[in-house]
Amino acid sequence: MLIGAGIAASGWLPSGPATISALLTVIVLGVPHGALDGELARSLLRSRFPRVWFLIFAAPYLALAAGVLLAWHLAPLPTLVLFLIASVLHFGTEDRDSAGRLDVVVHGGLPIAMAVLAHPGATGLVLGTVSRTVMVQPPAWLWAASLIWLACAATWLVRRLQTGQESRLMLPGLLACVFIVAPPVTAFAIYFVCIHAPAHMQGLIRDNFRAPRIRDVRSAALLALPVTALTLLIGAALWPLYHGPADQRLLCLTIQGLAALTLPHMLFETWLSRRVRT
Ligand SMILES: CC1=C(/C=C/C(C)=C/C=C/C(C)=C/C=O)C(C)(C)CCC1
Ligand SMILES: [Fe+2]
Repeated sequence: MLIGAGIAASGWLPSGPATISALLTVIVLGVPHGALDGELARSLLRSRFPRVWFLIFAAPYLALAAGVLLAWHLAPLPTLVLFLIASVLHFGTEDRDSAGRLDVVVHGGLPIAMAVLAHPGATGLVLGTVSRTVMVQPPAWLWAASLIWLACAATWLVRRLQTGQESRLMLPGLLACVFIVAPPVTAFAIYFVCIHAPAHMQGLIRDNFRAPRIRDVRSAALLALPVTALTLLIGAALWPLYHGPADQRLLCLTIQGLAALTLPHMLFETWLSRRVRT
């Protein structure tokens, strides 16, 4: 709550500092949920490879991330399309309330589609900065996808009401309001830090098999610390490659970096869940 209020308050600062504080929140409080992949890899690999388990985990992970950063550079728009699709899947499947395909699309698509529909100009500028293209509006394909999302959300809403599941409307409803009221980067930071990252951490806290050492929020935060620090160091090393005013530079680096980490993060997750099932 406190974090949410803090980030929301930052929305009233002029846009540069507001963007920077929202992005710093994403980095400091959001990145650790991905860094816990290191802990999952540790429990999986350390008994067999006591000395080199981290290298075996980190080398392909970082190579994939580097590939995504290169893709942003070589083909920004296709990379943006793939990143947004991957984000919908990642956000949607991480949400515990997602049972069917419609749930995944509605929950996962909410942060992106609501930003587009509620603040098209600002979202266009953000996506233009991230893809280093000129965008005063979201591109036509994103408008179309967001309107399709709206139709899906309406269908989903009616189904929930018909089946008497009003309580499941609360969180998405509240989140939609956040995206209407707050500027897109601020709203995204609130979603990422208050909903997405905690859902992921809760999942790992409950999972005694894959993450036996992650028992509560405190142990999760502590175990995430080394890989988070490493990620921030790599991010800082990449800073000189980005140009422009500080807020746009940080925006570009943070979102491109998130995309770069999301690909190995999702592949690792998929691979782990396949492994457990077989
Ligand atoms: C930056 C930004 C957007 C997109 C962010 C995305 C898509 C982030 C994905 C992060 C992931 C998948 C992290 C994994 O844990 C919006 C909402 C379009 C609107 C404006 C700000
Ligand atoms: Fe995530």
